[in-house]
Amino acid sequence: MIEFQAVTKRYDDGTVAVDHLDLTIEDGKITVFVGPSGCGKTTSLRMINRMIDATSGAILLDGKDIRAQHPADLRRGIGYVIQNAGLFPHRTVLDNVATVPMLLGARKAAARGRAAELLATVGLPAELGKRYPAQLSGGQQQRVGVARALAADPPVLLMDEPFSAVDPVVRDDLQDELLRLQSELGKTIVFVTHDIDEAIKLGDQVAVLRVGGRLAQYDTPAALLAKPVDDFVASFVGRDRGYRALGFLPARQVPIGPVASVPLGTPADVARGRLDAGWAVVVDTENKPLGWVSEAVLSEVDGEIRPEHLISGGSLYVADAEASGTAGTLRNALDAALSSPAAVGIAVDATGAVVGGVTAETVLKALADARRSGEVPT
Ligand SMILES: Nc1ncnc2c1ncn2[C@@H]1O[C@H](COP(=O)(O)OP(=O)(O)OP(=O)(O)O)[C@@H](O)[C@H]1O
Repeated sequence: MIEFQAVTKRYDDGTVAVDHLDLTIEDGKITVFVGPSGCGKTTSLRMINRMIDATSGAILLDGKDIRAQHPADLRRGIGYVIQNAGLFPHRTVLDNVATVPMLLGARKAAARGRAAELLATVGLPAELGKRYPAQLSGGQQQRVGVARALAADPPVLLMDEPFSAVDPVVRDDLQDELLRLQSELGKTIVFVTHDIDEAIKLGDQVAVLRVGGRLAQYDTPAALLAKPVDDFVASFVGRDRGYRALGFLPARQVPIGPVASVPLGTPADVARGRLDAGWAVVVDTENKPLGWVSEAVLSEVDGEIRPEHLISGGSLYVADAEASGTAGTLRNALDAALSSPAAVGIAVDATGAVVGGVTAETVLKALADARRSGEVPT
């Protein structure tokens, strides 16, 4: 646990970067500092490993004041990842990561073995280990940065805008990878970003800071979206927050109805007899959805339904949340319905097999019922 107790940082020129920050960061969770440029996110983060010393107040790590520890000792237990990875340009990728175990006393061969394991952990192919950082993409360099930060197996990981320099698609992959890693490693991660969507996706807890280094709100992402404390947080959390909040509500209560389905290879005239409101979802031998056929399409088909006859489906949502652990949300269910060419969202089980369909009306009715019964915040 990391505790900020009335922490203030005033730089020599008088700038107050952080102002009486009180905050408790739980072990094994991702805590995100988010806020506009200059609000003191980086300063707050760097005070944790004493790259910057607080002017007043105290920071406790596992109950002990960090000022009582030598910075080098303190930093052994705290990994640090920055934007653009901060790799050594003249060392290979493998040696960039191996440096850390070697500094901690491992022999070269053992350190390289550990580095190779870590590259695999962050999803990099072994052959990239021989390259130099400049020969990697930005996203790959960030993964190396994460591998290096993990090399000492520190319980705490500080990450300062680690994914800001990569394009949005790669950033999305890196975020997913971080969540996957975290589900295995359970580190205490403090993550700085100016991107509220990134904060909401990654954070177990999110601290919204305002310029002047004051804490505006410290809450779960769902609570930030549902109950911003003031206009600053509401406008920072942004547009569509009511819709985005649906992403935190499980879709369990949405009743799933039957959906017309036909296997690929079904004769068109047979399929025509099975349509529901002019549509049927086409499935493979494992009952997984492949796409849709409509009355209009089938009227042109002579013989069996083949892949080229299919109209692409919309998004799917997992209804079998208990079994898979990947709980489909109301947002997933609504998106499935709205993106479906048949206006019916397909619910699948953990294996991806069709279990039924939902319309936007059923999703919204389930939401209205849950709000009325007080199950979700209004
Ligand atoms: N060494 C310094 N001397 C004086 N002022 C500083 C120094 N470092 C940062 N600041 C100021 O402190 C405030 C907070 O800076 P900090 O870098 O912590 O903000 P940030 O929220 O991380 O910003 P950004 O998102 O732009 O990186 C800013 O006003 C900044 O100009």
